[in-house]
Amino acid sequence: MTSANDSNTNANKDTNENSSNESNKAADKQNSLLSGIIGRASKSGIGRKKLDPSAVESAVAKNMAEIHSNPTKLRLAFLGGGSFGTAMANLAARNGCDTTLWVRNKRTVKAMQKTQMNKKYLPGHKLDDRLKYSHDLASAVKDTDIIFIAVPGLAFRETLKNIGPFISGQSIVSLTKGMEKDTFAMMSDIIKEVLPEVNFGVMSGPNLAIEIMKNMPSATVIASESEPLRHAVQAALHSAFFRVFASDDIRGVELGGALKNIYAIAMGMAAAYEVGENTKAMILTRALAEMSRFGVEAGANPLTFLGLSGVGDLYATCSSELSRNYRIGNMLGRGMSIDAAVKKLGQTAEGVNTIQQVHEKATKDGIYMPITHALYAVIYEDKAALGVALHLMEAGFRSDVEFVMAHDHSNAALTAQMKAANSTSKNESSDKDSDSK
Ligand SMILES: NC(=O)C1=CN([C@@H]2O[C@H](COP(=O)(O)OP(=O)(O)OC[C@H]3O[C@@H](n4cnc5c(N)ncnc54)[C@H](O)[C@@H]3O)[C@@H](O)[C@H]2O)C=CC1
Ligand SMILES: O=C(CO)COP(=O)(O)O
Repeated sequence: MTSANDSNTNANKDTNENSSNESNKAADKQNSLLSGIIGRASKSGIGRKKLDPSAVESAVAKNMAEIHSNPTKLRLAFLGGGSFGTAMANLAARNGCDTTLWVRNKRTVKAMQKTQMNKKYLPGHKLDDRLKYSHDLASAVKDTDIIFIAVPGLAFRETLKNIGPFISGQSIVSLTKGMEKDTFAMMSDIIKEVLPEVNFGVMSGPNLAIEIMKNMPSATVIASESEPLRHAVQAALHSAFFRVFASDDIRGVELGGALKNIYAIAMGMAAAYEVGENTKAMILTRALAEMSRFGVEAGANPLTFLGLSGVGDLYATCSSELSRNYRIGNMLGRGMSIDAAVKKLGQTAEGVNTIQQVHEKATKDGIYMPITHALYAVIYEDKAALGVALHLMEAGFRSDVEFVMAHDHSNAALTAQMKAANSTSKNESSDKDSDSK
């Protein structure tokens, strides 16, 4: 005889078996979907600049059976053996992609092969056994589907020129969050200039490398005009711990990644002054206003700044000491010079250059970027941080979100009236002072 408990247990067992069958089925479905996407992306030639969607579809239909029984592996190269190139290459290798990490230093490559670790940038984090390492650029990039570039912005052009001779049909994805010195060029501009025929994308988001190595759930954005490239990158990097969202606003996504470094420096500095949460919230949201204003002038969609590559990355880097830009700001706030802070950090902090570029560009083009100008004054003109911050608070009346209510003449008129009233009262009080003397 079966008791009520037994039948409950059996029912639970059945339910558990059913749900585990269901979840196995769901996992199988997801795996075949991913391999389908990988197969579709590589078979349809993600490296081709102009894709004919019908050719893509017919290639997919033709190869569907083969794709499902024998998924084609994507062949990937990651250039740059710093923390981010290593973390991303590790994700791809772990997903089963044929992945090579190119590092310029031969001895570092040897050490990585031996220890399966990037001791300098990601100490203590074991890398996937399947990840390959190379210091030979030609062999690293030849015969690959996608080349991801994760070198600092100042080395981006040189890296592209170096791979130029080995480009056949590969696509390029920039992981760099910088701006070129003196040219105001973003990485996508440099790709278009140096390798105009190449299909490309940019990837950016709140992606502190160490958190990714620790399998802390994270997400990013791949922006490209090429749908197969977006799908290939999504499939290559997607995992239970890492989601890849898509966008076609290349300018907005890469500007989000570059500009937020400026404000991470500002926030690190503010933290050194032990500011309150209201102040941090004010800096963060006014930073977002500056970023989207600058972005719109550069041709980006302001709504992109509400996404992961905008507010997402701004939040991550403005609130974590894992951010190198934040740490630079914090050292500056504690009285260190910029040169001493950069030397002490010993890693890439793109914001140091980006502040200069954006300050110059905004001044030249008349774009209102008060936080950037204030930081520039503190770092490069040796102005006192407290005075500059107080001046920022007096910067006049503005609308909150200018894409909702434009900053119009009534704001400007009110600001002028207040300034006039302030200077009259200052004059009156200095007259009184001199009368009383
Ligand atoms: N570390 C992070 O959490 C993230 C970094 N990024 C971006 O990735 C880019 C690279 O940064 P990280 O990997 O963090 O830098 P890193 O400071 O950890 O390492 C930089 C790497 O670039 C190499 N390098 C420098 N100049 C080079 C050149 N001329 N040719 C070849 N390699 C060169 C260095 O040897 C080093 O391996 C930056 O633009 C950064 O903003 C983006 C997302 C997250
Ligand atoms: O871009 C990053 C995280 O998204 C890394 O920021 P830092 O370059 O400031 O470390």
